[in-house]
Amino acid sequence: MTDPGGSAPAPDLLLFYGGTFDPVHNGHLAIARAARDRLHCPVRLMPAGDPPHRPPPGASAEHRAAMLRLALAEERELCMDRRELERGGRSYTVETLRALRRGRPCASVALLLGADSFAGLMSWKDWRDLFSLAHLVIAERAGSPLGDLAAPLAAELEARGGADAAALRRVPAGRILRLQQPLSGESATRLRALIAAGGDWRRLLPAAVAGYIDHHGLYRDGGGDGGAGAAPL
Ligand SMILES: Nc1ncnc2c1ncn2[C@@H]1O[C@H](COP(=O)(O)OP(=O)(O)OP(=O)(O)O)[C@@H](O)[C@H]1O
Ligand SMILES: O=C(O)c1ccc[n+]([C@@H]2O[C@H](COP(=O)([O-])O)[C@@H](O)[C@H]2O)c1
Repeated sequence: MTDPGGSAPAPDLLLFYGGTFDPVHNGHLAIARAARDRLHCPVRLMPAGDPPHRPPPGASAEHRAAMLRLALAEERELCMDRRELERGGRSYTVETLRALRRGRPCASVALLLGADSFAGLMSWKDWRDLFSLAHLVIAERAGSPLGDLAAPLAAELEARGGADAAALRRVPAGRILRLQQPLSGESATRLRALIAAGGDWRRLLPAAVAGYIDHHGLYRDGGGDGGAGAAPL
């Protein structure tokens, strides 16, 4: 599916799924599909151009976006959102949401993230402001139990949690919904290590993405192209 736009009616809930997607894998797709089906709205997968709080990705932004495009080609209501690729500078989520809000003060906006990302939320730029800008949809993730959070995050989960799809549409931001899809163990870190080691990695992501990685020789040295050039999109 391509980026929705043009004259299509505005959806009543805008759901963004940010990530490095280095590379996109079946675990990402599983939670995106689960969120789409639970919330009954399209999911906009938003690759970070320059992701904060981590070493530079193994593949360039354009390679990561090209792989994501391939992964989404056959997916219903999952689309790529390029705003963090086009903005330049560090891809701070709070800045993305503030820019989005400028034209849509009343829209219901939600951010999909894994439980490990939520556990690290206090390190994000202006993290408390995120709650006034968007709802959070937290996907459970193997190895990241939500019962083991820092006290301020546990308090936010307690105060804002328990939302359902209808609750996210009633107010613009500030609620938390937990997505309890079947746990999927994939991680991009493990995938990159398997590719570098010549292990069994192809079944962990869509075939078209595996073909792209082979074709461009990504991640073979444990780091991909180091952020250099990419095939045209
Ligand atoms: N298997 C999974 N289950 C649940 N959430 C996931 C899973 N994989 C990734 N996520 C979530 O998707 C978002 C984007 O993830 P990211 O692109 O960093 O993938 P990753 O597999 O965590 O990569 P890396 O290992 O390089 O950190 C994050 O919020 C992360 O928590
Ligand atoms: O804004 C921040 O400070 C911030 C810090 C860490 C992560 N994020 C965002 O969280 C999403 C998942 O991050 P990652 O590193 O797990 O791919 C991605 O969209 C990042 O831009 C954002």
